[in-house]
Amino acid sequence: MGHPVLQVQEITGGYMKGKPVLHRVSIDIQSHEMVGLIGLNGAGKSTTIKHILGLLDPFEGTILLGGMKRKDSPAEYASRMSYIPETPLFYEHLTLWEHLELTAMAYQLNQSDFEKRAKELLQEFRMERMVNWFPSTFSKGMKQKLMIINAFLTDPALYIVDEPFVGLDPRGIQSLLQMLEKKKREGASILMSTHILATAEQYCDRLILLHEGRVVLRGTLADLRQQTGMERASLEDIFLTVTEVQRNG
Ligand SMILES: Nc1ncnc2c1ncn2[C@@H]1O[C@H](COP(=O)(O)OP(=O)(O)OP(=O)(O)O)[C@@H](O)[C@H]1O
Repeated sequence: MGHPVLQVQEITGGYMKGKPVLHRVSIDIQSHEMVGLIGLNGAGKSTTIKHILGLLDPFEGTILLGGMKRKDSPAEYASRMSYIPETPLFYEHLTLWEHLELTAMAYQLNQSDFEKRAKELLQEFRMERMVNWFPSTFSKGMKQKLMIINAFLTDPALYIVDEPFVGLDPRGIQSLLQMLEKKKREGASILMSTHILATAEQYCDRLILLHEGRVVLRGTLADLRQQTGMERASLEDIFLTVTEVQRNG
């Protein structure tokens, strides 16, 4: 096996030097793998993602994407991943279709491939009717779907998905999960942060439980059960027990 697609190596980081939020966090993700990042509110999931995206620089430690550091070539580093944010971001004055065209331009996608793929995605996420609409008029879930369609226009090595299920209808959730599974089969890696533990349990190959900026558990569900001595427990039971024990010291 080659090196992992994503290697987060012992990063300590956060928003202000001297006040780290993350403490020696390590995450490896291989090709064909979906890894779930779970933890209570404020545990450090989004902060970890911001470091991987390059929006924050670690105070210590290294992040490699396909063996490459961001500072070696920020543009190439960025092109190796797609990010589906928790809070949709869009341009007020561009229609849905214009957003997709902008992505196609930025990633230099071939026009006919782009159009074919865009149409398939619009159909899958039931957004064909809205192509000429402005996203400011969209419902919350529709805005999220715009982010998702955008992310799937390209074929990156890594997908980073931050809390994707809030706001999506059940069909949208199903489409997103099927799309992620398809990308995984084709060789992509996925890092997904979520509070929906039943879904994480069902879809993620491995799980990382962050607590107060530290990794407190990692592995497959079977590994987690073994590490906690909670045979046959659900991920939710393990999560509640571990975060409770940590709280009580
Ligand atoms: N912009 C910021 N500036 C300073 N501190 C921040 C900022 N954003 C988050 N934090 C702090 O970093 C810590 C981790 O927050 P983070 O957003 O990574 O948590 P999370 O696990 O993603 O939580 P949630 O499940 O609520 O989304 C928290 O203590 C939070 O207060």
